[in-house]
Amino acid sequence: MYDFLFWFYPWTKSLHVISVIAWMAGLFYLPRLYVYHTEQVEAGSGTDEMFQTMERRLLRAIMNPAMIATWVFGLMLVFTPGIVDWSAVWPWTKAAAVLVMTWFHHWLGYRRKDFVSGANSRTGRTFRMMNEVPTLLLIVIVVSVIARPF
Ligand code: HEM
Repeated sequence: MYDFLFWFYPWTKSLHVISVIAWMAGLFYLPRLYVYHTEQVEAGSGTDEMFQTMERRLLRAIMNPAMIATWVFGLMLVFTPGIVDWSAVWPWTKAAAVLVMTWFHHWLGYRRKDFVSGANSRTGRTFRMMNEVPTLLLIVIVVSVIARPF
């Protein structure tokens, strides 16, 4: 098993980064859709239905599979011999940021259900502010894993 992971390492890392890019695209775009959905769309209108379709497809067809693939390939990297030194700080800062990113993904999923049931109580301003969360986490993760200053 470890031999396979070692041999497959460059491919695992490539697939990890590809999945990360797809996941991040959704994490940036979905809160933007929520801003417009909240501020510009009347509940129960045809446009409301169209936004709900776009949000459902983005979450189910792109973001959920991309998050799962990121985790699967990320954990394969963790189990590849010699890749993660747990006595360093970077794996811990990265893990903390990744857990918050996963929480944020689920938070967006619950907010989608609010729109479906016509019970959204968040303002466009809240979604604008939450839109910054993935950017900040992305910076922490990439600096942790590449520059490794700590
Ligand atoms: C979901 C759980 C995740 C796990 C378990 C995980 C784990 C890992 C591990 C162990 C590496 C290998 C580091 C190396 O080869 O030295 C890695 C590489 C990388 N990860 Fe993740 N990761 C996860 C999520 C993410 C996320 C959310 C992002 C970006 C937002 C990300 C961005 C990267 C990048 C850019 C690399 C390549 C770094 C390089 O060039 O060496 N990862 N990941």
